[in-house]
Parts: sequence; structure tokens; C-alpha cells
Amino acid sequence: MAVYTDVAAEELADFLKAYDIGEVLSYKGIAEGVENSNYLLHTTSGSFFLTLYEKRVAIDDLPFFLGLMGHLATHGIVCPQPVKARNGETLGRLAGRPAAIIDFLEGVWPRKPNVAHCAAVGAALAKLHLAGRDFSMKRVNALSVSSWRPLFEQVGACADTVQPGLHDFLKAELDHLEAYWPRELPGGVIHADLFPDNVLFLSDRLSGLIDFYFACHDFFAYDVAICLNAWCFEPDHAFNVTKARALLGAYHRERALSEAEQAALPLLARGAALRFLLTRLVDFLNVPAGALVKPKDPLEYVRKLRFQQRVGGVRDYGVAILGPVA
Ligand SMILES: Nc1ncnc2c1ncn2[C@@H]1O[C@H](COP(=O)(O)OP(=O)(O)OP(=O)(O)O)[C@@H](O)[C@H]1O
Ligand SMILES: N[C@@H](CCO)C(=O)O
Repeated sequence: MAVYTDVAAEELADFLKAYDIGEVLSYKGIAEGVENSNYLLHTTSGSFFLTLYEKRVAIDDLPFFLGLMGHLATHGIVCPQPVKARNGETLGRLAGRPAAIIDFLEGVWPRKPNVAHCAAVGAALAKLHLAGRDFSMKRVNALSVSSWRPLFEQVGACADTVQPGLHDFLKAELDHLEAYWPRELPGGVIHADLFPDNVLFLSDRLSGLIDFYFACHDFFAYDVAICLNAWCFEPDHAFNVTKARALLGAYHRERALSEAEQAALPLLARGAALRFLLTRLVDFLNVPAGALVKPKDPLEYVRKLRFQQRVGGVRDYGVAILGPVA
């Protein structure tokens, strides 16, 4: 989470003069998330979310992210809408960082996802992929396979301080993925970070998707693989095939996964596990002094990667080859 960048009350009051959202009543740093500095903002007009974008968000990418959130809403995807300043801009600058105000979505992210949550996420992910097909802006995935070796080299031998032998394990996996990564699969706009903490529920109903700051163009099935890793493992690290079947089946009913996508899923899931393992390692080894952040556990993704290395095909996810949707 983060509060990497503090915001003084006077700075905030100044910043809000450009908006039509009333006077500040309170603002508090949010103790969740690891990428950006987030504040819950209450004003005389309502509740908002103030985000100051940090190191992993390139300022030139922000129009894509903010524009995508607006586009998806026009296709019925419930996600935060950027608040425009009086000059029509959604992006400003606060405390030396690019900053935006987005509306606050009610809902709670599931700390212990169940099978119904997994089915809801599978369907929502497919709808997001379909809704993004006519989005005009493009963004290459800055954290796809070509970015993993530089991250690995950034970590280097320090990997072994986190777990003995981790450096060689990462190198072997990287060599394998670079050699066999798919060249051609159906693709488009993906979320690329749809973890439980980015999906809100009200009672049992999915009430919103948030945190589009890794959204980009990549394989749709890669986004599915990210969700398999994020939603379908138990706290004891066991893979839950019932949850995987629910997630994949619900996705497939909204947007059919081709045979090629299904065949590629295990390899994509290895890549998805390596991607988050590497960014977690980098963050774990480089916590900025004074930042209010609890880095996420890289070893969780070592275990997930080892599981995915043993997967032989989608049957290991609890599904027979998903046939045509009736
Ligand atoms: N628009 C919103 N409405 C309601 N809650 C929100 C909103 N945006 C963020 N949150 C809450 O703040 C938390 C952190 O937000 P977010 O996920 O965007 O941070 P982050 O730094 O990108 O973290 P990470 O990428 O690790 O999830 C979310 O888990 C959610 O609980
Ligand atoms: N969702 C990511 C953090 C944001 O990239 C993780 O759990 O590693």
C-alpha cells in the first residue's frame, strides 16, 4: 500500500480548487495496495479516491488508464470514473506527483474468495475483454515476457537471500518462457492485475473492478492465467480445481476460449506467476525508507510457479477441453 508521498492539507485544498467537488472534510492514506499513494477523500460533495501515481506508472500512460475506465463504463463495466477538473482534465499534479481523483466505489474485496467469487470474476473478466475491443487507445504491456529478464537482472544474486537457489530457479524458468512464449493468440485490452484486492463485492454481487494501472494490450488468455493464480489457490497453497473450473467456465460462457488459448494456459500461467514473483522480489528488496508499505510475499509466487510448472493441461484446472458454448 501505499503512502509513498505525503500530502499536506494546504496542498490538497489548493489542488481541489480546480475541481467542483466541494470542500475537504477529511482525507486518509489507504493501508492497502503496493503501487501508488492512495487517499480516501471525503468532501462536502461526497467520497472520492485520490491517487498519486508512483514509480511503476509512467505519466504518459495515464491518459490510457483514465480513458479506459471511462470507455469501459460506457459498455456497462462498473469501474471508477475519473473526476474532471473544471478545465476538463482528469490528470493533475499534487505534491510533486501526477494525481487523479476517481469516484469511490462501494464494496469490499474478498479476503477469502469462494467458488461464487471465482465464477463472478471469470464472467467479469470476459466482459471486460469484450468491452475493450473498440477502445481506440493502445498500450503495450510493459511487464510482458520481454521485461522479465531486466527485472531478473535487477534482482540478481540477491534472489538467493530471499530463498537459497532462487536465482538459478528464476534463470531456468526465464530461459524456458523466452523460448516457448506464444507468438500468436487472441488479444486486446486486458486488466493485467485482477487480484482479489481489485474486485469489489456488495454481499455476493460483484460491484466493481478497480486499479487499471497495469491495463494494456496482451493475450486475453494471459489475463485469465493471472486470475487463475490470484484466485484459485488456498491459504495452505493448494490449488482449488473447483474454483478454477468455476472461473474458467464462467469466462468461457461469456467469451469462448479457443483450443489454442486453452492449450497455452499452463505456459501463460507460468509466465503470469513469474511476472508477479519478479515485481514482488524487486519491491521486497527495495522498500523505500519511510514508505508506509507492506511488500507482498514473493515466495507465494514461487509456490504458484512450481505448481504451474507441473500442470500438463487444462484438465489439471478441473476442466475437460472447453467445447463450443451451447
Ligand atoms: N475507486 C475506489 N473505490 C473504492 N475503493 C478503492 C478504489 N480504488 C482503490 N480502492 C481501495 O484501495 C485499495 C488500494 O487501491 P489500489 O489497488 O488501486 O492500490 P495499488 O497501490 O494499485 O495496489 P495494488 O496494485 O497492490 O492493488 C484497494 O484494494 C481498494 O480497497
Ligand atoms: N497485485 C500485485 C501488486 C500490484 O502489482 C501483487 O499482488 O503482486
